[in-house]
Amino acid sequence: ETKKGFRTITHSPSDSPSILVAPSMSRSIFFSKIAKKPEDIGNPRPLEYDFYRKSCPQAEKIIRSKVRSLYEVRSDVAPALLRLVFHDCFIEGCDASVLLDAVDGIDSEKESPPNETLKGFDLIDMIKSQLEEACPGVVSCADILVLGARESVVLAGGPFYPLQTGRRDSTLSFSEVATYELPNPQNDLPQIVASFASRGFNERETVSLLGAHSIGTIHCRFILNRLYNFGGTDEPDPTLDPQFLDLLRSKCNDSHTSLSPSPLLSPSSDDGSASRSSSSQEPGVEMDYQGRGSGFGSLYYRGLLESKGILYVDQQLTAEEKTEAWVRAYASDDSLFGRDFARAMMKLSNLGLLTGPMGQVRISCSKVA
Ligand code: HEM
Ligand SMILES: [Ca+2]
Repeated sequence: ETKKGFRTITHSPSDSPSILVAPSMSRSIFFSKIAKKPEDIGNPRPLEYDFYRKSCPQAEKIIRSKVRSLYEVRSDVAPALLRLVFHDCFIEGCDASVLLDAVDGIDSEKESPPNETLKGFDLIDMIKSQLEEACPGVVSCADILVLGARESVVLAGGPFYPLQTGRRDSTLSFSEVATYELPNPQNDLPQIVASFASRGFNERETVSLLGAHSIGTIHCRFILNRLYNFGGTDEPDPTLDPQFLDLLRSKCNDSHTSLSPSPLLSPSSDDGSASRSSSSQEPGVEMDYQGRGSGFGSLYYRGLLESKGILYVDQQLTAEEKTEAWVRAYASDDSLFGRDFARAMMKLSNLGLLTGPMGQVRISCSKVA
């Protein structure tokens, strides 16, 4: 499974020369694993290592220090930025399409049901405005997203991974695609595997990416059915550890069941008018409920082995041996997880590249320039 050649660059935390092999590597990930041929996407310019070295040499430093200073004052920075990059890159690639506001009655991805509780748009705006001061009109929102997510992973105790830059921003938002193609927390294992396979990820990579669920918050609406009425049985999900069930119920009590069901469960019934701000008031469960802070990865997988997955999708990773084997491997080997997660994040960050002359560099990340 492991591709030779990935190994050399994935866990290099500094500007070592080995990073310089990244250009050919990322193209090979993109073209061979995603199975798109160059001609399908109009021969775009490849990404480059430190693309902004001449046009905005401080760009990566500005992003890093801004994410860090925000992280010091707000605990939700790392999970918000990490989830944002997944929701962007999974839908038509890493083109910042997820950041666009609706215009002229055309729905935006932001408002699609699976994105209803996304956070961090304000963080991206703050980073972008600092970049606009330093080098107006130069650094794309798509690059800010991937670099911001990498910084978040490092701050959360995860691995560093090298990233190339030069992504450009889309002029389109793909609200319908996001509604139907972002995975749903009630998906079962075959659905998850198929969804990630359609973006070129194998089972091992998929299991490693879900390690992102080591940090952040799950709002109760996504798990109420597991706690009180699993599959219409009026009983909890029998696969949940009983003590863990009690813990989750204490955070998400029955009265919340009166909340309207998540539109994620029935995308077609949503009118797209959901308000983002409301989710911050909603009760939820911290993913690192055991104070996992220091254990990005392994504690998540150990929890799964103890039937303490919070989302149904999380626990589904142990539903079949082919994925459970990776859960066991990551639960017991931090550095294996770190390498695999780094490699999978690099691949995620290079999905569906939009590079010059395609796309644009937005001035405000929520508006087409
Ligand atoms: C089968 C795939 C996945 C599903 C169904 C899924 C679903 C969810 C759901 C329902 C939440 C809770 C949102 C809320 O309560 O507001 C969540 C949170 C989160 N997800 Fe995923 N996710 C998946 C994969 C991923 C991947 C691949 C990543 C990143 C690489 C990721 C990163 C996150 C993060 C960091 C959070 C916490 C967000 C926060 O606290 O603001 N997820 N996810
Ligand atoms: Ca996108």
